[in-house]
Amino acid sequence: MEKPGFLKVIDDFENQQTDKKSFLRTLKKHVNCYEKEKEVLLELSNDITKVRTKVDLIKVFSSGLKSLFYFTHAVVSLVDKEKQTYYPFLIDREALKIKHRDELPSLLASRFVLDDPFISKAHGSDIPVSFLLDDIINKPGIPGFLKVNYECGIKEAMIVPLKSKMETIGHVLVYSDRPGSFSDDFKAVISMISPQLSSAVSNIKINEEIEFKEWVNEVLLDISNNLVTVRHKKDLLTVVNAGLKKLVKFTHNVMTIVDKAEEYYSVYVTDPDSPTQKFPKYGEAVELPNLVNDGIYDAASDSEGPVVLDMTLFDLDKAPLWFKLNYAAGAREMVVNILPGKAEHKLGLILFADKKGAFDAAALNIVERISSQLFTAASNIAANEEIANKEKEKSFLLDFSHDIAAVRSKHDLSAAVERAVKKLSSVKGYTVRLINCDGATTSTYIYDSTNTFKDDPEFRQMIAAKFPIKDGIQDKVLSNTEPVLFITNEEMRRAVVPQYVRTWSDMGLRKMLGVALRTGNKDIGVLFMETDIVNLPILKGICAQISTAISNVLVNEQLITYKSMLEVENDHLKEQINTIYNAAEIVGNGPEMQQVYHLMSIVAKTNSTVLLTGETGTGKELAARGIHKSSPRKDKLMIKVNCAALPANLIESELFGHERGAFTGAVERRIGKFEQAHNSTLFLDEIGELPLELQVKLLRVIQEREFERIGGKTTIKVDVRIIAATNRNLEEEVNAGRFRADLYYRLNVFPISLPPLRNRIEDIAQLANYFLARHSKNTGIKVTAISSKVMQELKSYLWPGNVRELEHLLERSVLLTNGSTLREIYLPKTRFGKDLSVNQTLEEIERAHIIQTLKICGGKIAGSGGAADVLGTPSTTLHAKMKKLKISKTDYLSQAS
Ligand SMILES: Nc1ncnc2c1ncn2[C@@H]1O[C@H](COP(=O)(O)OP(=O)(O)OP(=O)(O)O)[C@@H](O)[C@H]1O
Repeated sequence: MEKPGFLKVIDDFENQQTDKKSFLRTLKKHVNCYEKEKEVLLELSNDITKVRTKVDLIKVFSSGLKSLFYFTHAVVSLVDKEKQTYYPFLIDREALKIKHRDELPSLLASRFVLDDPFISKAHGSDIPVSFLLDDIINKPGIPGFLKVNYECGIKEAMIVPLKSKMETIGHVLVYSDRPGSFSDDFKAVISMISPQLSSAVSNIKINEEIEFKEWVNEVLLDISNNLVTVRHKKDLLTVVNAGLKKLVKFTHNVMTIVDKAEEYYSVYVTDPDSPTQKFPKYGEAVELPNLVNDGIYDAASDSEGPVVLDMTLFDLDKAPLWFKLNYAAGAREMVVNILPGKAEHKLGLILFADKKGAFDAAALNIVERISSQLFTAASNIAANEEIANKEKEKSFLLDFSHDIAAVRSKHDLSAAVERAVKKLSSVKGYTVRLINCDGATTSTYIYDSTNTFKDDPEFRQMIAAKFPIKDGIQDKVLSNTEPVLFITNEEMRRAVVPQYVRTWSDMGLRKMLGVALRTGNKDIGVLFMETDIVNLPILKGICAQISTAISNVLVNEQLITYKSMLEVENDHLKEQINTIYNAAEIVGNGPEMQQVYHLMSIVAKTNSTVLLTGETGTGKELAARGIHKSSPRKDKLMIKVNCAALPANLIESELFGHERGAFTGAVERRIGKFEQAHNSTLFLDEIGELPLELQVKLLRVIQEREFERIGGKTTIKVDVRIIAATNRNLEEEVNAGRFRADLYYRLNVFPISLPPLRNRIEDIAQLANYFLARHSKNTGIKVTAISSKVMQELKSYLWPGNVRELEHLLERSVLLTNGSTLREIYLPKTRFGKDLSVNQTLEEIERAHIIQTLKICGGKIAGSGGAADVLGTPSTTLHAKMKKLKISKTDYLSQAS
């Protein structure tokens, strides 16, 4: 190192290179100079030790030193904790040569590596080191700021290391636009003040840190005070962010909450300034719960305290929607802080930044502190909300229970549920599915009739279908006491997706809450609703009441069915009473009737099917009732169906019943006669009139004793004894193809033929007296005897209407009679204009009747309107009859009128 100036002067004098006079003059000058330097230095040292702020230090440093040496500006840089980098700490901005350069802000915010050939060299030295920039500017590893300074005219730079406790804490970089500015004197002087400079910088740094901490505390305190005033959770982030943005560099944030089962997390509060709001899927992202173990949330929740996540490292395709939207909005780094706590109170705070490295240790510390304030505030708000909600819940459930109490029918129930649902604005759609009698499937009971897709064929199909309980969804709900949340997209990934889940997906129902419906311990069904309700008490209250209402409605419906069955039975009972009155006895003791009674007594005790044949009015129904009354089934009502009385399409439902909605007009379920006749007798009157298609169905019931209601799936088994009756010749009907042979054989197990009255003349007197007495009693007209003339007329008549005709004739005659004896009787005239009388043989009557019919039909025998058609006999039979009775064309064609 070069010697200071005055020592050189002394050396020169000693070496007799200067005379004494000039030596003294020069020495004096140097001493003066030295004195001044000493003075300035002392002053500088004093001033430096008093400095508290950066501005003061730079002022003292620049003005003091600049009075002794020339330089343009100086920058104090400090080494980072990790001792790998340094950063500009103190700058004399006014003197800064590069102050107009665009690079300045980024240079001031940068960290520079220590390990370069210039700075590291100076840090390793005990004395200042200087460079001529011309010599080094093109060397590799030159820091950017030196280049910029060089471009702005800086020629030389001096690096003065700053040390504290033997460690280099930073350096002063002094710049000059004049080469050779940094003389030995300058270096010596600056070396002398560098310890004071170091301690001043350290003090300033400590002061700054203390001040920063105080400021942070102040901001946090402000936030905390403001949080106390927040009443609604939606305002939480607005209040927090106003302060937090001063402390941490983040673009936006969000709060999360975990569900009770700790399976899903969802948005708790959104940032009103979130840039993701511009995306169409924002609403979906806010609403949609996400699986806790999605690789992102669990990465944060597994560690204690805030965690910084580099968003660029995650697979965007697999990431949840909220993550994708934030990434699309420019977020690249996030800090997640999940606070430990009970589920449903486990809140999380996520901060986003648009560049990596935004969240340093200080930021994390602040996030941690703000999180705890935020969660305390959120808990308080939740507690307040809970109190308010409890009140609301109470009045809501009270209203609902009033509504439900008035429910009598399914329709009332849907209306009550819909009213409740409208009040809970978050419910977007619901379906109640009830467990069917089979215990293995469910069917829709009620559903949201206000939904927009109610007429969609797919939806209608879902509503109409039965679904097995064990489908991984319904059974999950039924095995839980708490509501179960289903995310439609997740459920769509199952190996077997239930049809209704596909419908949810197609209808855009993103998440469904399933709640078990129970009465006592008995599962009765499942309620599905698309809702945000996390208010479990309300949900449970609603479900409990719906369950009770459903049970009541079902019981009520059953009562209505029983009531209508009772009404039907009652009608039959009345009918029965009338008939019993009529059938107190079957009158007639002639041999023909004796034979009938004999057969009746044999068959009555058995379960055999009986076929009663005979002309109209011969007493077939009377005989049927007689058999039933003498059978072991007598304590139950005999059920009667008149196969000729109903149109073909109604007989089926009359016989087998139908389910509600089985066909248009089937508004209620109907119990058919077969079911009504269970354990009793079914009397199928006029069986010959049964349409062919129903004959097959009847055959099946007779054979198997089981059937299904129309529109029903369940097979109903019955124990019914069948008695059929007809006035047709079934054998002929079978031959003509109008009656199934197999059914005929099934019915004709035990045939009983009721004789026509004209074949039992011996019974006429008894029957006539019986009817006379009955009608006279009924009408109060006392007619007690029948004249022998009348009796003779009665016996001579052929009685085409059989006993019924006799009964009606007597009824009419009693009304027209004066006196106690019936002296006049008004027998009907025949179509041929003369009385039918016993003076003609049966063959003669038959021949005359056929000829007359042929005449009326213009001689046409077969086909529509032909004589065979009119006479109700096959044309082949008529031809045979005509041949037998010797009827020729001349008999009917010549006299045709
Ligand atoms: N033997 C009888 N004794 C008393 N009344 C009788 C007798 N036979 C028939 N009747 C009466 O005649 C009427 C007709 O009888 P029923 O209805 O049993 O005849 P049916 O053969 O079933 O007639 P249809 O074939 O027209 O249905 C009834 O009022 C019944 O009480």
